[in-house]
Amino acid sequence: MQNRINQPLPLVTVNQLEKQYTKNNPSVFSDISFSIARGEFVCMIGHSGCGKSTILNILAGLEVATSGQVSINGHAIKGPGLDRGVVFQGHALMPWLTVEQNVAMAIRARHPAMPREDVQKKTEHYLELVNLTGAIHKRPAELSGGMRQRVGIARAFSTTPELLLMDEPFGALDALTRGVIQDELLNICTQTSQTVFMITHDIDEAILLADRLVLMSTGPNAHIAEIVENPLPKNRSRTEIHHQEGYSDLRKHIMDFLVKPNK
Ligand SMILES: Nc1ncnc2c1ncn2[C@@H]1O[C@H](COP(=O)(O)OP(=O)(O)OP(=O)(O)O)[C@@H](O)[C@H]1O
Repeated sequence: MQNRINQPLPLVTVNQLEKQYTKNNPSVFSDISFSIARGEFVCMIGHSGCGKSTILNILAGLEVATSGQVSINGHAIKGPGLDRGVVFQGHALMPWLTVEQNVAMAIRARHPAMPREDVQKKTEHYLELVNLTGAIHKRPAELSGGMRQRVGIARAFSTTPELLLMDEPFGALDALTRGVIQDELLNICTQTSQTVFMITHDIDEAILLADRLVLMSTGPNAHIAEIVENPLPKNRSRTEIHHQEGYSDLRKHIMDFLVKPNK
């Protein structure tokens, strides 16, 4: 799909979004406008309570905006849909199903007519991408937090969503596990050109993963303070990134933004 001047249309468009939960209270945020191109990884950063999860939930179709429009592929988002995959901090796996069954169930929901062997192959493929081949017959209770989160990621990717939404997906993980899963995520996103909108409080994570960073001012009545392009080349590596030119300046810029009052 292209616009009048032959530029590809963004996959996601957010236009003048506002959310007010209760009439007597101020809006959580207003005038939120941004877009996400196909294959782009966008991270949103901002202080607690500025409305990041609310924005993600509106994109997921789980929450309704007070005013403004959100569209995917040119169609207004009116509710949850299989064109969007969501990974939350709590993995939300079905505890009675095995790792394999949790992923296969999502694939069958997206492709009800897919032959059994293809579902199996797809399941194995995505579990391999997150290094869980050895755990496919385990149930969530038998897994570590990092492994559960990997199943959630494999499940989200296995449905090949147009847009992947992630709300602090690694927030509950220790630093080492977090780093390993970030690498895996970066690897899958590069392989699949997945479009992602992710919320994180971790500046280094945002610089590693995001092509653009949306910085939110503090709430209530939060707005977008700035949208920063990541100047670092797309083939970023967690072990090398801090040596790259531009890394320290970008990190300082975001850190300054977060420590100064932003109204
Ligand atoms: N269902 C709801 N009803 C009323 N108020 C809500 C509801 N959900 C969120 N809020 C309020 O909206 C504001 C924004 O919440 P939200 O969770 O979107 O912020 P956030 O930026 O994601 O915060 P955090 O970084 O702490 O997760 C908060 O003040 C919160 O109390």
